[in-house]
Amino acid sequence: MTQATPLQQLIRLSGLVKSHLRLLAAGMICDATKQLITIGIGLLGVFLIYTAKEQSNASALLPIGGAILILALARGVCGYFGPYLNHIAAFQVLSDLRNQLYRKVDPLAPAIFISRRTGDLVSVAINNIEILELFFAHTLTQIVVAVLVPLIVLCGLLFIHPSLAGILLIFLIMTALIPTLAIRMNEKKGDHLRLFLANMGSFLIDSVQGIWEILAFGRGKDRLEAIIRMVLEYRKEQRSYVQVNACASASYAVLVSGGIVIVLVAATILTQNGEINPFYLPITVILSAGAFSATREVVEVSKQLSMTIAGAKRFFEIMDDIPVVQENGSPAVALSAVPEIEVSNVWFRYGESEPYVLKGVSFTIPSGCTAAIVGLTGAGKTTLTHLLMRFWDPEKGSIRIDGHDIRDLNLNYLRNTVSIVTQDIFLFNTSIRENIRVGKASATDQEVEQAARFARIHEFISGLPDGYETIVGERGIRLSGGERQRVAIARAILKNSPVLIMDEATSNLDTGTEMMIRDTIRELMKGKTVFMIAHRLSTVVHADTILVLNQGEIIEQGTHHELLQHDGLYASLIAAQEI
Ligand SMILES: Nc1ncnc2c1ncn2[C@@H]1O[C@H](COP(=O)(O)OP(=O)(O)OP(=O)(O)O)[C@@H](O)[C@H]1O
Repeated sequence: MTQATPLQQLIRLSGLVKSHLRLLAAGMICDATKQLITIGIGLLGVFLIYTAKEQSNASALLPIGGAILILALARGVCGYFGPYLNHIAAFQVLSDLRNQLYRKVDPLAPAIFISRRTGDLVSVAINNIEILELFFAHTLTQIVVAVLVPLIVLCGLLFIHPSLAGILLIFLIMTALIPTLAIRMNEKKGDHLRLFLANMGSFLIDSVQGIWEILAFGRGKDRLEAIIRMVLEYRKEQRSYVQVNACASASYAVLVSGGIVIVLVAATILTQNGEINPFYLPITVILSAGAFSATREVVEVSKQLSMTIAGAKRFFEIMDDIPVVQENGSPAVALSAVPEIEVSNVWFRYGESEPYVLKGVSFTIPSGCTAAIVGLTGAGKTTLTHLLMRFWDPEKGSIRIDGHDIRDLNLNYLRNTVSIVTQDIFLFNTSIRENIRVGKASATDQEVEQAARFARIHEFISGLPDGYETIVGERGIRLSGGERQRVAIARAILKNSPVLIMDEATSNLDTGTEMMIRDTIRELMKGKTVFMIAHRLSTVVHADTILVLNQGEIIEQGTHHELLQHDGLYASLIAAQEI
């Protein structure tokens, strides 16, 4: 879809309003009626002047004056409802688009973040969708009005004299070219500006998220200068964009006044030649002005249309993105309460041009057993957990739970079957209670507190002035690493799923706390099939089987004692940690 022309993008955008057509049609009728009433008031004004000239009796003017007053009121009503209905419809479309986008990001994540920055996605969700308001509220129905009203006017002029209609038609066609030219001339610029804005947003988000590092390394001044440079460059880019827009405005002004004057001159000549009644002279002016007035909003908005198209393009790019993991699973498959996991000849890399991270990995974790995976940093341990959760799929080989290929399971069901406690848990900027409740949305307050007790964090939370209602701050800044990790453990306790992944689950705990919650973790692991990753090898010695992963390959496998006897990489890692 990235290759689509502006017209194709606009047609695709128009397709998004299907379920709001009634509102838009009502808005369009109000807008068109308002334009026609304006012309009607002008015509009645002409009639009023002629009547005043011909009749000495003022009461003859009253019905015309009354009609003008009623039309003026009706114009006000249409002037209210037109924009109101168009905006209501537009905002409904925008909220649909945001919902569609959020729904789409879910299956695209986390792979999407390899190619896109968070700021980029935020920019699409906020700025790029917001700018589409211009199209839905100010362009779509106005295009219809800009065609319909001039057509009616042309019929009126045709009735007065065909040549007047011909002249106006030429000017209207030239006016219609302005939006097309403005879009064409600004197309690349619009893309560029949208991208620039997204990059600037990403840079700002990066700067805010990395504020600790920026302060710690004294890079605040550099960052500020970079931001100022970006803002200046953006201003420069905007200037050339605005130049095209100014040309469009100027051309429109020339065409409108030129069109009206030439129609008037032609009408005057026709009057002098006796081909039309002089009564029609002011009417031709009112009709021509009315026709141009109906096109004004489209021409005005068209100056921004290239930005709108660029926004649409970026939105559609995400909507057309194909998730790396496809949902094929049937919800009918039911796994046992304590499933077996079988990883069979798994090959995986993060991209076609990337090296393999896992190379023919095979192992089985029998039902209710614990497999620990150890290895040097970057060996591919976390990647294995990603495959187990189906954040990615293996390129070759398979992962089976209870004999079912996980690609055949319903994604939600699979992810509900697996709990994960990771080394870098994400906490939402809400209360501790809600953060624990992430493990089970329907958990009662008692269940949340019970889980916190098991995770040895209840006492700490109760000691806080706001207890469980304490807001943890952005990314849980209010809590220490160890406290965050215990919240993660509480979540997993609450989720209580049959498969448990512990990825450095106790790495942030001091030895004292780790000892304290060791029993809890054992309790948590009981009756579950567990996959455990640990650098601190003291935590894996009791595992039923230990897998040693080296550069994506399993090079040793056995119990702690077996591996010590084998005297390979595991034994050397143990020796290194005992030093
Ligand atoms: N999203 C990603 N995109 C591209 N490469 C990635 C991605 N995630 C990890 N990698 C690469 O895959 C390799 C394995 O990473 P992984 O995180 O699985 O290792 P690990 O054994 O868990 O390391 P550690 O013990 O340091 O956590 C690394 O070389 C890493 O650079």
